Amino acid sequence: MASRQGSKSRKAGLKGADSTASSTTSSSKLYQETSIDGHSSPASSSAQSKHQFFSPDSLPPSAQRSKENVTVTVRFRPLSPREIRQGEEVAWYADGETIVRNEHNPTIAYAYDRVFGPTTTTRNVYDIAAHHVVNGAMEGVNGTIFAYGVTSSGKTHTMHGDQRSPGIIPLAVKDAFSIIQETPNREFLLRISYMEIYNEVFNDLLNPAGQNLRIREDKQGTFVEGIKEEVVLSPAHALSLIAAGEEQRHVGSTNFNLLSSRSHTIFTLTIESSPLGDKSKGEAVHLSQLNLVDLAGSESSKVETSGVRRKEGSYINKSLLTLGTVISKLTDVRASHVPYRDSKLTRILQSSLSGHDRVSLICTVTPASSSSEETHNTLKFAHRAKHIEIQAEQNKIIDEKSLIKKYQHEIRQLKEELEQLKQEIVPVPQLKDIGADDIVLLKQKLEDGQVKLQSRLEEEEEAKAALLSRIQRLTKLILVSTKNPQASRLPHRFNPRRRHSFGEEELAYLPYKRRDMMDDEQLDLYVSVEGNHEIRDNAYREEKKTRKHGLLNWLKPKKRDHSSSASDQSSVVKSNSTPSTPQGGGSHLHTESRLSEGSPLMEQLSEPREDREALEDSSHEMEIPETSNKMSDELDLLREQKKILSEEAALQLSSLKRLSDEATKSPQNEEIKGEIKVLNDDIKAKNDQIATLEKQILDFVMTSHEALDKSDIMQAVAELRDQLNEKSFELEVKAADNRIIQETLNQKTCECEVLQEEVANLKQQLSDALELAQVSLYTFRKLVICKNHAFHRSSSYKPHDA
Ligand SMILES: Nc1ncnc2c1ncn2[C@@H]1O[C@H](COP(=O)(O)OP(=O)(O)OP(=O)(O)O)[C@@H](O)[C@H]1O
Repeated sequence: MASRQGSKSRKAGLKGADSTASSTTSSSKLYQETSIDGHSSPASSSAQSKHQFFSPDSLPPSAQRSKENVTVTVRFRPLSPREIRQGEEVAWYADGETIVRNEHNPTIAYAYDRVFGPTTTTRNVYDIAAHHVVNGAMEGVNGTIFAYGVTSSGKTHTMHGDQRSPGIIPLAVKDAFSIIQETPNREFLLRISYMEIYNEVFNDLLNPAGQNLRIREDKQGTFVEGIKEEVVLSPAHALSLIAAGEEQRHVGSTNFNLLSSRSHTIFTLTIESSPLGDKSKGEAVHLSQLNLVDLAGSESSKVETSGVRRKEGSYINKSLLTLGTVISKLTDVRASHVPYRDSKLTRILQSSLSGHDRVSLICTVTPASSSSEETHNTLKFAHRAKHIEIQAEQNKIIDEKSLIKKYQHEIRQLKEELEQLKQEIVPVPQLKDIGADDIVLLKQKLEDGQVKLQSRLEEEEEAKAALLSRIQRLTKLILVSTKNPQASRLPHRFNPRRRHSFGEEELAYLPYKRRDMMDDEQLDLYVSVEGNHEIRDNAYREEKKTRKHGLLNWLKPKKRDHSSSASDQSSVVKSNSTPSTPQGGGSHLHTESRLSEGSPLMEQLSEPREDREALEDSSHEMEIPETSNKMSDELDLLREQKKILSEEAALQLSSLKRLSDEATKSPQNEEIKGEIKVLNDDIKAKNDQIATLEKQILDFVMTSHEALDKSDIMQAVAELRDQLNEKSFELEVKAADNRIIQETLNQKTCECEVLQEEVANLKQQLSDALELAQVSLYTFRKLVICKNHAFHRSSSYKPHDA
């Protein structure tokens, strides 16, 4: 399987408006250009669609194919403690919601769709810069979201985040499942791939064996050959795969960032959807890809690096340079050639860059004065990118090539087979309709047929179970909403907060806490072992591992997924098994060609369960069906056995009565007496069997009640756990807010200290000036006295004048 990056690439007609503006830094010009562009800001488009999910079929034609521009946003990170300590000043700042201004030269300013200040949360960034792209992808429009910026500016923080502040990728995954839940009239199939471009080489992060993969091109576009795709069943499942992939990513420490990404990563969510159930027959399937790209950060050539880091840095810089050139050419009407092929990054993203995807570019920057030049370059890059025009459209495929169609077709066929099989099973004759005279004959026949019937029944049961399990397995892969399609016509009261709520199970797959703006100790480590990257990398890798599964692990239930949040349960409708653990490579569920029958997940999925229709009727759909159905089957069997025995005993009793009458008439007849004895023994034996069966039935009922009680309790526990998760998540958010407030406070304290120093200086200058003034006054007085004396002396001949 190959991850395909969109369809045919096309350049004509996608050129941007005006490239001359990109090089100018004149404030007024930049302002005007960006503000009169007339492109709908992402804020507004997102605000429109945020609480409302259109079914793709209901989209107005214009919405299906309209011209738009790349959404460009800028996110400031706060000054790091190190930068504050080093006395760094703020060189660039967010002036309002759309403008970035230079502190030293306020005439230099740039306007974007949105500028996020240092205290903005990633959630907020997601709502403005990413939600509309994810929503579009769920409706069949390809989407790509990039994080671009220099090293340590906050790209990974924005794209991946951590448990306290989940990034765009986990938020998008969560949102995708919520959208499925909010779209009851369609069914979906989601699969993911995750790869990195390290030193211009493609590596598969979901498959450690998939190294140095080749990029291929066919008439549908470029794709990476042999990349692994995994069908995902829940947010936790997807996040666990990403977490496992993250372990494979090339990360290393640099002078700026202890956990610096040394590769570009592309996380792709492929979405297939079709109308629900039988309506899907002959209908086009929507197929789209959502690419979430975390670029490696460019590094200043002024920074001293050596060996591996230098090599990595030069590859990173080269590919980012090509990206910049591609964007420049795309916005330059005179350019005839766009050099997509100059780097792997631009080649694989050719389709997105050339205007087939809905694109959002999030540029991360630091306000620090030491990075002022690099920040300025990022701002110029962002400004250029704003001019790329895109014409994203809904992708529809009608043929049976789509995976979802293939599965739907197979499910339909299997159901038909199952129906046939059910009809072939011979109905049990009703003993009560049979006359007494036929009993002996029938009994003989029954005994003969019993063995045959038993083995045939067993065979048919096996075949039925196999069919059911296959239907179940395929049905699980297709995700549908639990909501009643009728209800979907009512306006949605959608709660965006709930959409982003992560359950404990999901949070456990996010890193515990990314290194936050290095503290003293870490800085010392940095400086002292400069040049010894390997040691630092290994130590940090270890620490990363321990942290990742830190705090929340004690709460984490073993294996099962039904404990995940309520929102999760609702969105992953038919899946009641935890798909995999993060490291459990073997437990991944692959797409059709790679479904491994022996994997633990496949085993879980292949357990016989009731099919979807039966599940839909069940109110305890997450846990009960398999066990409770098995139980009720066994109970029915016991009851049936008891019924047959009772009927037989009743028949024997009537025979006994008849024989007793005959025996009264001819008391000498020994044969009759013998028959009566046999019948009596038979009846006694049957009564004993009936009593045993009754006891078994009673025991069974008791046990099943206990089991149901247990499942009730488990459900209550799961609900409580969900509430706990919600609360702890809220706490985490509050803690994160507090931390930001604390950081702002620290910043303000620093500023205060500087101000106090300035005040002290001023005071000193004032007192110096006062002293000087006093001396001057004193001198002046002396001068006046001297002058007076001189005057007196000169006018002594006229004393009366004095
Ligand atoms: N908006 C933010 N708020 C708080 N901390 C942030 C923010 N952005 C980044 N950070 C912190 O800054 C540091 C560097 O961020 P990050 O690793 O995301 O940078 P990066 O751009 O991905 O770097 P590289 O290109 O080297 O991988 C991290 O400690 C991160 O937690």
